[in-house]
Amino acid sequence: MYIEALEKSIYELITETSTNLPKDVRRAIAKAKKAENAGTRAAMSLDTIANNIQMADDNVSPICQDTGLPTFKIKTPIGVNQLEIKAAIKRAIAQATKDAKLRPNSVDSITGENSGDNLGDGVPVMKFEQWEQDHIEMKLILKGGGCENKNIQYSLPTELEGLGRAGRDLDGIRKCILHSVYQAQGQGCSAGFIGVGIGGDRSSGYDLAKEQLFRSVEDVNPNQELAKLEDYIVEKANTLGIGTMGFGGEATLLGCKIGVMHRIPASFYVSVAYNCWAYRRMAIDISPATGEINNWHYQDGEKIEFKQQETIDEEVKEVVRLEAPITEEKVRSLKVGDVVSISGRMYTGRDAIHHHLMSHDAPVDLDGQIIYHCGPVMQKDTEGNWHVRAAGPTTSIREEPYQGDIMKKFGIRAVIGKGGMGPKTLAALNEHGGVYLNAIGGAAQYYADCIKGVDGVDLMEFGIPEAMWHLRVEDFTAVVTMDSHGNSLHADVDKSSLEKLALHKERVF
Ligand SMILES: O=C(O)C[C@H](O)C(=O)O
Ligand code: SF4
Repeated sequence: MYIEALEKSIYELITETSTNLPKDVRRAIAKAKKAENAGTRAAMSLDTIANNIQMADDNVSPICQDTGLPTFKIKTPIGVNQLEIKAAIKRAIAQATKDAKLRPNSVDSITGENSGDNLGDGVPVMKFEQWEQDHIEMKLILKGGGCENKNIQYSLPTELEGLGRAGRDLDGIRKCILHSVYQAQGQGCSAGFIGVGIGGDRSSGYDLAKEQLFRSVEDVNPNQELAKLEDYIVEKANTLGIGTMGFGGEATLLGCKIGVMHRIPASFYVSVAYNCWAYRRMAIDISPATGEINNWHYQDGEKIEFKQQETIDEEVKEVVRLEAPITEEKVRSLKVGDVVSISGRMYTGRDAIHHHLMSHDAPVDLDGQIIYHCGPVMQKDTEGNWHVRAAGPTTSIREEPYQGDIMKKFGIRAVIGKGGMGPKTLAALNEHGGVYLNAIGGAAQYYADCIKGVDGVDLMEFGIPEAMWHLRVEDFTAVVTMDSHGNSLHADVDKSSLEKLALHKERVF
């Protein structure tokens, strides 16, 4: 009985974490929404994010399609069998994957094969500790890959762009943390949260940083100096003008939590774990007698229910309709800042597909077509039909080495993703006649709702997230952030935020 109840409790923890954003995170997002100026792209993005949070809650479906590398932290009373808990976690993870609460995210690093059930060597992460209390505490974080890629570790002393020398003191630490927010730009789906670890070695420093992500957004650091630094970072990071999704705006960082530990004389690390707005972490207390949940964490205060609302703001008057195949003339008429609404066909393609297309033919005719950088959560019904359960964009910059060449080789006119791309792609958009469209990262339910059918799939051997899905969409909204005239909103925001960062060069602490 204990074992079945335990597995059920863990399954509930996984589902809740993936689908229902915690109350403190909701409040932080609501606050950011209020601070943003109405009518801007940033305000529109936050509206979409809020809608998406509500849809995930209502549909009991993943907030974001990237459900990360599930990481459990478990504390057990002396005498509790940890091997049984491990086995129960693995079964619950496999079941939650089958039920599309998690995306199959576990990939063999050598062969590239997706295990299909979120299990594999070292996956999920499970860290156990014993404690003196008489209940089991189980914490879970689902941190996606885009924000994980924006984690950064500084070894002091160091030189930082915009800020100069960061020495081995509190002011050097301050500079590193501010820089970490700048270097993430919108690529980790800002507005984000950061956990910081001061000290330790390379691995324990990151562990400490990630541990901070389990703190409540609203708590106050018991160390007064660190409390002051946390407030300072949030305040100043929000003057950088990076904004939601890197579109510019007021809300860049929604929380900063700093922990400290000792170090050895030769090393001085500042480790920063960046978490996207889809800040999915939850915890439960479990009875070791029954395996049932006694208590849910993060339940203090009001739960903000975001009402579904019209996301195209009144002031964004003109929406350009797009349908593939798109002509070169049409693409060249688009410019940075335009809002587009896409209906018709698009094809997903991310890391494996881009690598593949460099040396192979495409499985379909891509002339004039739209590629969507997306690895969806899919579910097959009993009749063998595929359904999209979550389908937001992935970070496009990973395709930078390939994108321009592939657009030219196959005649692709538009790519949709998030976070923007670099100079190589920008040059190719200009030369070939192409456009980069930014969708709202993490808004996986919102976009899944725009997908009206799955018309086919190719290259399934790459696994569900990496296959080429043929999607039929209606009114899929995105913003032009790189056009065929050499303009890139991402390059502009990077430049202006670096200038703002440089204003904080002088000693403060
Ligand atoms: O893997 C994904 O679907 C998205 C990823 O979390 C990302 O932010 O790029
Ligand atoms: S797509 Fe964005 S919201 Fe989703 S996991 Fe990646 S960084 Fe987070």
